[in-house]
Amino acid sequence: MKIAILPGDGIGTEIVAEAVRVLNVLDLKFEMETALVGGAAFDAHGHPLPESTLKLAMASDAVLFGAVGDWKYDTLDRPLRPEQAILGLRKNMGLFANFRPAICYEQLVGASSLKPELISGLDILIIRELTGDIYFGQPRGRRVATDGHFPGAEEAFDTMRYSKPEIERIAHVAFQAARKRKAAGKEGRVTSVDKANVLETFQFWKDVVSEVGKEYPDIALDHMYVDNAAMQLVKEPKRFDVVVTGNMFGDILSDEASMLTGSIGMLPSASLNSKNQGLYEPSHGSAPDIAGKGVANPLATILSAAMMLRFSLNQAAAADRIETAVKAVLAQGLRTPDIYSEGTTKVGTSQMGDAVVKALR
Ligand SMILES: NC(=O)c1ccc[n+]([C@@H]2O[C@H](COP(=O)([O-])OP(=O)(O)OC[C@H]3O[C@@H](n4cnc5c(N)ncnc54)[C@H](O)[C@@H]3O)[C@@H](O)[C@H]2O)c1
Ligand SMILES: CC(C)[C@H](C(=O)O)[C@@H](O)C(=O)O
Ligand SMILES: [Mg+2]
Repeated sequence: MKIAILPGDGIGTEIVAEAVRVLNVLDLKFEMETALVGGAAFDAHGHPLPESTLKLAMASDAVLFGAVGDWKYDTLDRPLRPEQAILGLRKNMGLFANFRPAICYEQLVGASSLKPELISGLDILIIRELTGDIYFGQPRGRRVATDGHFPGAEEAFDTMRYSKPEIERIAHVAFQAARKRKAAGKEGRVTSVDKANVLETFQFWKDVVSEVGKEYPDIALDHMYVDNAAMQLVKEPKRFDVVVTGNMFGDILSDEASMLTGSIGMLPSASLNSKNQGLYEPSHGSAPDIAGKGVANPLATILSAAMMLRFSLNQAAAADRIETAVKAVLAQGLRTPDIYSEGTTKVGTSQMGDAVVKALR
């Protein structure tokens, strides 16, 4: 089993180091190879996704990814921005299905500013389409002023676009996930989130998802506009089971949902292609505001490593062990600052990693 380790920038290096320590105590035979990505790769090689990094990722069974980006690259043009590295990995590896499970661990319910009845027992799955939509639609660009004056661009544009096969395959992923969850006692409902009242792309999305839904009579399907979904997520989050949506809406709704779990530092993710090859990363970014301070929450990354063991490496028992260890550490009252509340013990990134490693031993 070969794992490509791509820590990236900012807190990416800090949190991935803890996840690697956790993987190393599992007594499983992995080959891990680390490579530069994002701003770190740009600084060293002049490109955020060097050919060698992409090759390593493509040749691995799974990729463990930290985060990319920093304010210092904000002036760079699009192809060279660190964020292009993660987009390039997703596109080149065909990682179209992004799973972002928003699970609120019981130990964190009391710490949240949200009402306990709202989040206690919360376990919803956001499935975000990851290689289409306005992120990748063509054409995109800037139109230069008609008098030819440069750099005076007059307008900029991106194209929102989905093909039928792209919608069909993500819909199947969502219905199958709902079926699996139903077998484990969940409701068996897919909520497709769109903006069909305004956008052609999402009217089409809604039609195609409805069509695919007919193949899953055992699964309930409802449709919701994205603005309403954003509101319902905080009003009554437990009304959702599986949420399926496009690239852009999924990006936004998953950050919102992370706060139902206590913090963005608690939300893992898996991005899969049709060969079950996967990239695993926390849903958050490189957090330049806290980078280098040793306070980032490594649990989203550690939980992403658990998803990697379950989905790509056929090691479900090891994944269960990691998740149990995370719960044990939270039960001990250990908290990074983002999930800290009165009466608990504040720890840093590596102390949190230490505690998970100890719980695993
Ligand atoms: N997949 C990725 O690599 C990815 C994802 C999102 C953002 N980004 C990039 O990251 C950079 C920063 O973006 P941003 O600030 O908008 O989003 P961010 O997710 O990096 O941070 C948002 C806020 O959440 C906090 N936060 C994030 N992760 C945390 C953790 N593990 N523990 C504790 N607190 C945490 C940060 O301190 C910050 O206050 C940008 O360059 C952005 O493009 C990368
Ligand atoms: C960094 C950025 C390209 C990325 C996205 O928008 O997909 C991030 O926000 C995420 O959620 O993984
Ligand atoms: Mg995001």
